[in-house]
This record gives sequence, structure tokens and C-alpha cells, in this order.
Amino acid sequence: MAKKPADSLVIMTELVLPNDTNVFGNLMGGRLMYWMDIAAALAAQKHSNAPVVTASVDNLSFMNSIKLGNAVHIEARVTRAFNTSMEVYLNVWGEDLVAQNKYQSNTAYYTFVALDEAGKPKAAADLKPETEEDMELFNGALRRRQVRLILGGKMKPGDAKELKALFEKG
Ligand SMILES: CC(=O)SCCNC(=O)CCNC(=O)[C@H](O)C(C)(C)COP(=O)(O)OP(=O)(O)OC[C@H]1O[C@@H](n2cnc3c(N)ncnc32)[C@H](O)[C@@H]1OP(=O)(O)O
Repeated sequence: MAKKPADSLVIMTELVLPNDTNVFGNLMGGRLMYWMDIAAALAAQKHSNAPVVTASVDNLSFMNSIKLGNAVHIEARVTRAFNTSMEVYLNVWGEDLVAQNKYQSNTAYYTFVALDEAGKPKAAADLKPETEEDMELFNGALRRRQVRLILGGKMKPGDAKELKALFEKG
């Protein structure tokens, strides 16, 4: 049975403590990526009701550093399921609860593969987009998949029809 993006929604909140920071008192990127991986894996598991592994992470750019003592919020949801793999969209923002200020940290796409009892890739449920934003993420997911499979050496550029069509449109 098809699932909605909202069915896989995960919102994780962490407090940035001294052990999470670099010498400038900002959250370390590696610690943030670890939390993002957990939040995204939970979203993929909610969608597939199966154990999952991280297959790939798209390029990550950190827009604003998150300060010691601030909260970090990570929102994750599945944007599209292919066969055994699922794309998860993450939106990350920081919050200074004293100054009552929220700021964007980064966004990212992670790809997970659902596994069966033998640890082999297993089909995940289809995803049915509901809102306009869901639909936009769903449509873009096919092109993003083609980019990451080409970069990962798993697809020939000539087979990426949707990606090619995007460049031809100009
Ligand atoms: C080193 C680490 O700790 S990495 C972090 C933790 N992650 C892991 O340990 C995962 C290690 N990797 C694996 O187990 C395997 O490579 C898997 C499960 C990701 C893929 O297994 P494969 O034997 O390549 O399986 P297969 O070629 O059938 O692909 C399975 C799915 O993975 C997808 N996939 C494979 N490589 C990639 C990639 N680089 N990016 C995105 N999706 C990928 C395929 O497109 C396919 O999806 P689909 O069924 O929806 O079309």
C-alpha cells in the first residue's frame, strides 16, 4: 500500500553541548551529519517498515553554524521510493531559545536501501505525494537519483533521460 510523505516525518531536536563543538564553539559538521543520518534512517524505516542502510548522501553545504547552547532541529521525510531505495529530504535549523531566534543550517538528501532478513535489498512501499511541495520533491527525486547513480558509477549518462531533458529545456 502506498504511503504519504507525512507518514515518514521525523523531527529530531538536540541541544548543542561542549563535547559537540569545535574550537570556535560551533557544532561540528561530523556530529550534525551523524544526527542527520539517524533522523533520515528513522524516516526511511517508518516508510519501509524494514531495516535500512545509508546508500549515499548528496553534497552538503553548511549555511550558518549552530552555536553552543542552541538547539538543532532536524526534519526528515521520504520524498520518493524507487524500488528498494528511498530518497529522504532533510531540513536543518538552529534555534537560540533565549534570544528566540531561528536560523537555517542546511538541507540535504540522503538515500537509503531497505533490507530483508538476509540483508538483501527489499522493495519499499510506493510513495504518494499529497501537497504541492511533496509533488515538487517527488518529481525532482528522479533527476537527483540519476545524478547520484551516474556519480556513483551505477548508471550511464546516456540512460538518464529525465536529466538530459532538463538540460535540453535550458
Ligand atoms: C562504510 C559505511 O559505513 S557506509 C554507511 C552505512 N551504509 C552501509 O553500510 C551500506 C553499504 N552498502 C550496501 O550495503 C550496498 O552497497 C547497498 C545495499 C547500498 C546497495 O547494494 P547493491 O548490491 O549495490 O544493490 P543494487 O545494485 O541491487 O542496488 C540496490 C538499490 O541501491 C541503490 N543504490 C546503489 N548504490 C547507490 C548509490 N551510490 N546512491 C544511491 N542509490 C544507490 C540502487 O539504485 C538500488 O535502488 P532501487 O532498487 O530503488 O533501484
